[in-house]
Amino acid sequence: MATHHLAALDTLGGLPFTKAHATGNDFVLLADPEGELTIDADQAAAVCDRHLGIGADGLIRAVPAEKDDDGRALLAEHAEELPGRAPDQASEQESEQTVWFMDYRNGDGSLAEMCGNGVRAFVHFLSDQQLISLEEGQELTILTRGGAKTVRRVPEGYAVGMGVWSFIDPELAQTSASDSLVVADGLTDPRPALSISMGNPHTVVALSEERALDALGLATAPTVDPQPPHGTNVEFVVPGEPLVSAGEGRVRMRVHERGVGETMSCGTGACAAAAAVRVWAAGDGVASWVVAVPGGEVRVRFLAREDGAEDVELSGPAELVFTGTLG
Ligand SMILES: N[C@@H](CCC[C@H](N)C(=O)O)C(=O)O
Repeated sequence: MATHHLAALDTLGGLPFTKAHATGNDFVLLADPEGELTIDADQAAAVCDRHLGIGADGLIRAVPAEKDDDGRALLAEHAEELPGRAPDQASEQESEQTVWFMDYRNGDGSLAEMCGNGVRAFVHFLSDQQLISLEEGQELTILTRGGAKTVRRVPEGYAVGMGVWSFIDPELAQTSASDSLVVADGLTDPRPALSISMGNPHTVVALSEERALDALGLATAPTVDPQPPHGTNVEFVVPGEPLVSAGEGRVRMRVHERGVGETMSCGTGACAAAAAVRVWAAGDGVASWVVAVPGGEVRVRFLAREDGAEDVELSGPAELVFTGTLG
C-alpha cells in the first residue's frame, strides 16, 4: 500500500494545493481552471492518506463545469436551476458566467454525490483564489454530482441550499419511523435506524444518553442491516436537553462516513440527523436546528415548499489552513 500511494503521489508532483476544513471535516483543494487535471481514485487516496500524503477526509477539484466531462453532463441536466442557463432565459451576460463544478472524492478515493461541509470549503477556496467574487446578499450556484446547490455568505460563514431531503424507503419510514438495524462497537444491542437521502445516503440512529454517544467505538464501521446497496454514512444522535428551546432544536452527533471513517463533522449528515430527529420527536414545527459535532456546530434549517417537500439549508464556517505544493 505504501509504495502504491507513493507512486500515485509522484504523478501529481508540482501541483499547488490548499488545505481547508469546515467544522473539522478536512479537505485538500485543487484549482483546475482549465480542466487539465484528472484525479483518479488512487491519486485521491494517496493525497488524503494521513501518513503518506497530506491527509484529509476528502479531495476536491474545482473545475469550470464546461471544461469537464461530468461537469458538462451536469450542466445539461441542471440547466433549469442555473441562472441564465435555461433555454428560455439565456441572457448573454449571465450565460457567460462560469459555473464551477465541485469534483469531490472521499479519502479512500471513492466518488460521492455530495459533501455539505465540502461546499463551504469549496466556495471559500474559490473566493480566496479570486476565481469567484461572492458579495454579501449575492447567491452563487455551483454543481455537484448531487445536483445544483446555491451558496450565500452569512455571518457564521456560508449557507448552502442543499435541496430537498427524502426518506430512502418512504413506506417503511412512514409506518415505523425506522427501516434498518445498526450494530456498532460500544452498543449493547442492534438499534433501529432511519435512512435519509441528502443526495448521498445516511442512516441515523438515536441514542438516549450522551454517555452512550461518547462510548461508541467508530474506528470500525458500524454494520447496517439491510445493507444499503451503495454503502451509507451512519450518524448517531443524542437529542439536546431540552430538545427544543426558544423555537430552536438541538442535537449532538457523531458520524462514521462512507469512504472515510469517523470524521469531526459531516454537513449532509447533520441535515439527515436533524430531519430524522424531527420525524421521531414530532418536532415537525421546529424549522431551525443546531447540530453539535466534535468539530464545532452547524445550523440546519427546513423550508417548506409548495409541493409538500422541504428544502434544507446548511450553514457554518469554513477555514483555509495552509497552502503547499505536492512534492
Ligand atoms: N463530509 C461530507 C460528506 C462526504 C461524502 C460522504 N462520505 C459519502 O460518501 O456520502 C459532508 O459534509 O456532507
